[in-house]
Amino acid sequence: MDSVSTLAGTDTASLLDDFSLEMTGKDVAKLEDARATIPPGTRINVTFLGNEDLRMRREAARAVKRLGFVPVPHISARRLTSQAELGEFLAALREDGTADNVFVVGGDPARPQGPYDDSLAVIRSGLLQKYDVRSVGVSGYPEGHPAIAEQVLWSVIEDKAAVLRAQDLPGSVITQFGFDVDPVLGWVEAVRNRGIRLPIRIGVPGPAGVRRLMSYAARFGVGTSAGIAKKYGFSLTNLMGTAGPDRFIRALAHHYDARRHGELKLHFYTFGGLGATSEWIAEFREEA
Ligand SMILES: NC(=O)C1=CN([C@@H]2O[C@H](COP(=O)(O)OP(=O)(O)OC[C@H]3O[C@@H](n4cnc5c(N)ncnc54)[C@H](O)[C@@H]3O)[C@@H](O)[C@H]2O)C=CC1
Ligand SMILES: Nc1nc(=O)c2c([nH]1)NC[C@@H]1CN(c3ccc(C(=O)N[C@@H](CCC(=O)O)C(=O)O)cc3)CN21
Repeated sequence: MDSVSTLAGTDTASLLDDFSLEMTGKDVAKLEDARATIPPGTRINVTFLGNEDLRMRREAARAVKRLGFVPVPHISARRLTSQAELGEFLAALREDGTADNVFVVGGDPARPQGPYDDSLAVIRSGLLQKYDVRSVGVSGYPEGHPAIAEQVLWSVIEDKAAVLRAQDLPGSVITQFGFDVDPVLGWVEAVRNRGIRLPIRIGVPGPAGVRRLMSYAARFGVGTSAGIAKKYGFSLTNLMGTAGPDRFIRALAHHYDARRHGELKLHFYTFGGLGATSEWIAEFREEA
């Protein structure tokens, strides 16, 4: 199927406008160092890792705000041990002025550690509004998810769009990172064909060593093959190499058709390389 229309395509620079970044609770010093290379007002997501605690996540969101960016703290439904823990986290965020925008994910534990089975349970709890959350991000999986059936993924994304709309909460989607634009654009079209109009941020990895990229890809069920690697710009036989998403982003811009794909922006997963990613983006945008 050739999905490329002659009218499609945008310039790479516009696709990069208002990109977002991701950091962990351990990355505060890196954010301070990278501050000058990141445009003021950039949205910076703070991941909810199992090896960090409320205090670290809270401090990271505060730092994002203090440095002039827009914090997007993550809430991981299955990692929450009680309703009180969710309330406590949201109360802390509200007190710090960092609760406006959150991203709600399921969480990797195979069994929920508390009352929330999935992100919809958190969204439906009513606690987000209670603590003045004003917009909610949810996840999307262009290549599927290793532990969740395709059919379930489609029904939950439809439910999320419907519930957020019913709650009058603006929503958006951030996709799992990937190395191949074809499934991404096919998936975006399928989302739009289901009548879901939420803005979508396409997840891309920042520049990183091939070994690290491969290990995260394996962990999260992201497809890699010799052919995909070649197209993206690295080789599976050279684990010492590094790779950035330049070709991926150019291909995405080339095929992007706002009429068919709706609103698309980029989200960079930094995987420990916040500084390297910010510098890479600044240079790439200058060249674009
Ligand atoms: N896309 C991303 O950037 C990130 C994704 N994740 C992980 O992706 C997974 C799904 O999260 P969401 O898309 O928000 O799903 P969700 O919370 O909307 O759940 C969708 C369905 O999958 C089931 N489910 C959720 N997590 C599961 C798991 N770990 N194992 C088995 N079944 C599960 C739920 O019970 C529900 O039926 C989670 O494992 C989450 O931690 C985590 C962090 C970031
Ligand atoms: N299914 C799924 N689960 C996830 O948890 C997940 C995804 N998908 N997709 C990508 C995001 C981003 N994720 C991550 C995971 C780890 C770090 C991280 O910085 N980890 C290390 C340090 C970096 C390193 O040395 O590689 C850490 O401090 O734990 C960042 C983002 C987790 N995410």
